Amino acid sequence: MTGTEPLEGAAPAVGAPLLEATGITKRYGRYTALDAVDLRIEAGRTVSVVGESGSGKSTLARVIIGLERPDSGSVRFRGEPVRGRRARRAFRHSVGMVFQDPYESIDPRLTIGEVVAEPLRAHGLYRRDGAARVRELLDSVGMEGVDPDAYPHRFSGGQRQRVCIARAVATDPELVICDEPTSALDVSVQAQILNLLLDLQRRRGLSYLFITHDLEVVRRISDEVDVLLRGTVVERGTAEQVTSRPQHEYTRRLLGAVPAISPRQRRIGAPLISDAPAVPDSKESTESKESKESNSA
Ligand SMILES: Nc1ncnc2c1ncn2[C@@H]1O[C@H](COP(=O)(O)OP(=O)(O)OP(=O)(O)O)[C@@H](O)[C@H]1O
Repeated sequence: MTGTEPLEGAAPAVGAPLLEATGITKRYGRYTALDAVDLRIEAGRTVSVVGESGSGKSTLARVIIGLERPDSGSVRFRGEPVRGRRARRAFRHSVGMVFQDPYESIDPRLTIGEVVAEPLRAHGLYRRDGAARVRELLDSVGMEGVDPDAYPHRFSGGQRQRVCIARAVATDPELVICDEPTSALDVSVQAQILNLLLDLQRRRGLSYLFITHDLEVVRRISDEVDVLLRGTVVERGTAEQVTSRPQHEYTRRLLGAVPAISPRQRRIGAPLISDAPAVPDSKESTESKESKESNSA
């Protein structure tokens, strides 16, 4: 984990976290989905928000990225309030998002190159070297040798998620919000995608806000964890504290739902970062084979 390593580029204001959400409350009619939630992410760190279905995790992600307005509360990025059109636009430029379902989150009428180019175009960054930038982005997510003019239907779920990750980092964001990025994927592919995210974090100094219900994913990827129950944070701590010595009954229950794995399996599963390039997943198309060849070359 990149942890305390310094980041390249300008640092956030001294002492300020990269992202700070304070007192976020969101109601749908009479239902309170989020009740005065605070969240803080230091630069280069991964904060996971865990909770069972309906606890408000996705709502929190949507509010933070600005897809929904909170009833109250505020978001600060690099110490500055994310308020007003200009600040919001600048914020969107600095924050990428990866969604759960790589089938739904890609427009099937666009080529994968166009998908990755979308945020570049939206922020006026698609210039003469745009095609080369797209190539570089695809390469950086283990899609070497893959034709950018191919359409998404030719790719497996894991490969589409790689395309979504390339899109999420296209504008060189400092923060990427990942909303259950592995839960729609085959188990065999999940570890590869987590590996890729960790690898990108190491290479780019990214911070992650990781939304998940999967405590095993939390153990592997997070520095800090916030446990959400019916819109309220009931426990907060390091990944080690929360997963090894949970204080709240609800967290213990969530942990109880994690299938027991042996120490040997855990050793096999970790570390997630290997020096080998990510290998495309098993549901291969022609592109994935090409990619595999170039990976193993
Ligand atoms: N647009 C909406 N209109 C009405 N209620 C909503 C809306 N979005 C979310 N909710 C409600 O808010 C609560 C929190 O939903 P949210 O999707 O944030 O939970 P979650 O923890 O992400 O769960 P899941 O993992 O199932 O997505 C749920 O009870 C949900 O029904």
